[in-house]
Amino acid sequence: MALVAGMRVGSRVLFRPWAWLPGAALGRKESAARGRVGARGFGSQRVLVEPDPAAGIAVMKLKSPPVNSLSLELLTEFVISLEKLENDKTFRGIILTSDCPGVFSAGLDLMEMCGKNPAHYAEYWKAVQELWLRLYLSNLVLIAAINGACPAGGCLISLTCDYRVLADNPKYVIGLNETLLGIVAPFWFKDTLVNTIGHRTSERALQLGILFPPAEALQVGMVDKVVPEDQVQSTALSVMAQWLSIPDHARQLTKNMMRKATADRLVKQRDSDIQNFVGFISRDSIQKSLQVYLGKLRQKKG
Ligand SMILES: CCCCCCCCCCC/C=C/C(=O)SCCNC(=O)CCNC(=O)[C@H](O)C(C)(C)COP(=O)(O)OP(=O)(O)OC[C@H]1O[C@@H](n2cnc3c(N)ncnc32)[C@H](O)[C@@H]1OP(=O)(O)O
Repeated sequence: MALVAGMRVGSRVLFRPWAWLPGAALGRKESAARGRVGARGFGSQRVLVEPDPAAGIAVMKLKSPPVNSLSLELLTEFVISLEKLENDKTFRGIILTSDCPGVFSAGLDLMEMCGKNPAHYAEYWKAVQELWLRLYLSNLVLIAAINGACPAGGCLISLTCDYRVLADNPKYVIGLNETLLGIVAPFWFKDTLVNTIGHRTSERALQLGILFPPAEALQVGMVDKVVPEDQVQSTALSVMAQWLSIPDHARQLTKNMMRKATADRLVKQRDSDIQNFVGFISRDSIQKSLQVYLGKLRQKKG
């Protein structure tokens, strides 16, 4: 069975994020995702959406305490919310931020990658791929208002955005730190970083698993602006206004031209990428590394 949940319409592949949800949920999720958003706002348990139809934008807040780790549930709800906004012509931009104090997102949920079976790992990785593809190729203007720590998968999400505003707090580090966990950022994580900060800086950042504090993140181009914490949201809004002053069709075609080749690389090898992930994460040595890392995270408190 093909692992990629998508259908082709003309030259465009429409991904159906709910296609990998348990069978019973399909119809309900699909019809919900087709509805218009309107002005009242919507959301789910883990993704809060605050629409401003008059402005054509929505603020999307991740709220999966304590650290917005990207569980299968959060990934699913995230993709469904995105799909809703993408399908509603009212919306031209999204500001992506966190509802969890001090953390934008702790990245992929380590519990999803520890002690589970291969089928679970495959399902999980497919959901990670899906979110990345959705975000990276979104027609909407995406602005990340990074109001907390932003490691690994959290950083990846911010890198899919068109612009990143980071709050000026030394605790709010950002980067792809996978090697510190004894794991490897896959090629599409790497490609996303290279497209943002260039090859040489990525090589150093990835091998050393560097988590950049705000001033350095700005210097290497990992973020576009660093502002006092209480100005992150307002700055994101004024940056959004600038991006929305560009005609959508011209901006969207340009974005697609810049990003399509990178996305296509994954689209063409989704199944083998899943197999690589499952094989890698199932190794005893990798499981041990992740357990050690989780242990350190827990010890930090005590
Ligand atoms: C040959 C090539 C093949 C390649 C195949 C692919 C290979 C695999 C690729 C996998 C890519 C992985 C990407 C990732 O995103 S991995 C996740 C990396 N994330 C991190 O390193 C961040 C870890 N967390 C932190 O540093 C801190 O928690 C943080 C700074 C975010 C917040 O600190 P704070 O002090 O506020 O909170 P705590 O540390 O006390 O955490 C609270 C509880 O949350 C738990 N926690 C934290 N992060 C995670 C996580 N990512 N997943 C699950 N759980 C997490 C933490 O343990 C605390 O739990 P308890 O309250 O139970 O102790």
